[in-house]
Amino acid sequence: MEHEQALWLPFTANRAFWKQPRVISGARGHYYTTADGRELLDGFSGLWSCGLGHAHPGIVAAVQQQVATLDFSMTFQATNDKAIALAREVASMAPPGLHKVFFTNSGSESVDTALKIALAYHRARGDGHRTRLIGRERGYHGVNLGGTSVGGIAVNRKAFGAVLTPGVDHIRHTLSLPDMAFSRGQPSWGAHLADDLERLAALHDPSTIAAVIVEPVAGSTGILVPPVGYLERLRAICDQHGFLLIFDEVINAFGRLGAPFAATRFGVTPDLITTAKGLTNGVVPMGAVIVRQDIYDALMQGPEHAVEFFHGYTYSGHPLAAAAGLAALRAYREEDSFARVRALEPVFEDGLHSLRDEPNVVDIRNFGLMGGVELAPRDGVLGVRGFEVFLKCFEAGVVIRNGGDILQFAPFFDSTEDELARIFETVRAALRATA
Ligand SMILES: Cc1ncc(COP(=O)(O)O)c(CNc2cccc(C(=O)O)c2)c1O
Repeated sequence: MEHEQALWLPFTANRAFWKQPRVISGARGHYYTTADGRELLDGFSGLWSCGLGHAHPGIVAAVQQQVATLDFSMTFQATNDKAIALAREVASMAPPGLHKVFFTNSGSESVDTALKIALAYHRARGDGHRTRLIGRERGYHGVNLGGTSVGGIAVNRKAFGAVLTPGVDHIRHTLSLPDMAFSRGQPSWGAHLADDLERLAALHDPSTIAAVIVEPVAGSTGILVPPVGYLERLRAICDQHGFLLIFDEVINAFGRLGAPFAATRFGVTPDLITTAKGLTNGVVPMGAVIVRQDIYDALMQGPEHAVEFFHGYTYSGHPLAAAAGLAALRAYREEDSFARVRALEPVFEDGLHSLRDEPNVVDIRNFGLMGGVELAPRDGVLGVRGFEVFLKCFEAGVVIRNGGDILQFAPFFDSTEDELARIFETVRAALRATA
């Protein structure tokens, strides 16, 4: 058939894919069904996004109802009832003071929205010279130009050097091997690594820095867990110099860490939080930026008839996404998902660390239901072994993720111990087969 291979897949080895396509055609609960009829256990909750499982009945019903009632209505100068209700619910879950919610369509859009809010905030207060944005090495903040600029993963940046925002710098990342190797949860050592922000404050002068953005627990780069005390130190330095602190919680929020937010779990309150994924259980694309009330208030300037913040998306607060979000938050409450994650966390941790002595395992990192197993590259060529293990697991009926040579795990919030055991035994066999 003509154009059979028209699709260009994102973040994919496209040539290898089209030689051996992996096509999912159905999903229910914790399992995918492939186009050729195989059943696969999803060990990654979609892409960190579907903690409640696939085809969740409450979300399916809400989306079906909504699409037949109000499919879409204008979002500028007017909105819909579901967006108002979802914003109210998200604000009610958020850390103290973060009362305003700006909807987007993805994590990347949430990040770029948060960065623009930060710049606009300082400008509105007469601090327009605060234009520099600080990211962190190995950070992932999506693929729009702002997020790519503050991101700290070289392969995500190298092709785009010409358009990356020049006013960006990065603090060092928080992994120190072998000192921290095989830490279970937060490394006990490393709070002082946050002091690198003081180095950048001295280099650029604090008066030029608008905001710092970090993933509390970094995901894409291979699960980097903040050392004990690190986030508190970052918060204190930002307070001292007037930097806004942005937690990018696209992965962390809505249960992945056994709490509404990483901010809740760690007891550190940022000034803005970016989210997506679990907000709607991945069913309808949506993101949200949760903002401290006085940041919003500072932007509410000018004549009453005038737009205060020239930013937003056609689908900001889309009714279908908002209906999915309301159903997802309801399910988190009704199924006590966050407590279930906390109860599952030690079982997940033990299973993950049971791989410690398998071939080529050089580190294991975990927090909440985020897990990473770092492998030694094959013959020094990055990513080959990780991809081989992913393929072996896929062929054995288990879907995990490999970011380069780091295997990533994100089980469902209601995973059974048997499912976890199957995942880890499948990985164990794949590690031995690719030794
Ligand atoms: C912290 C963070 N910020 C922004 C984004 C971008 O979100 P969107 O993709 O919706 O624009 C993300 C997304 N993170 C993400 C997406 C897909 C795969 C993986 C992986 O770790 O394999 C991670 C993320 O993890």
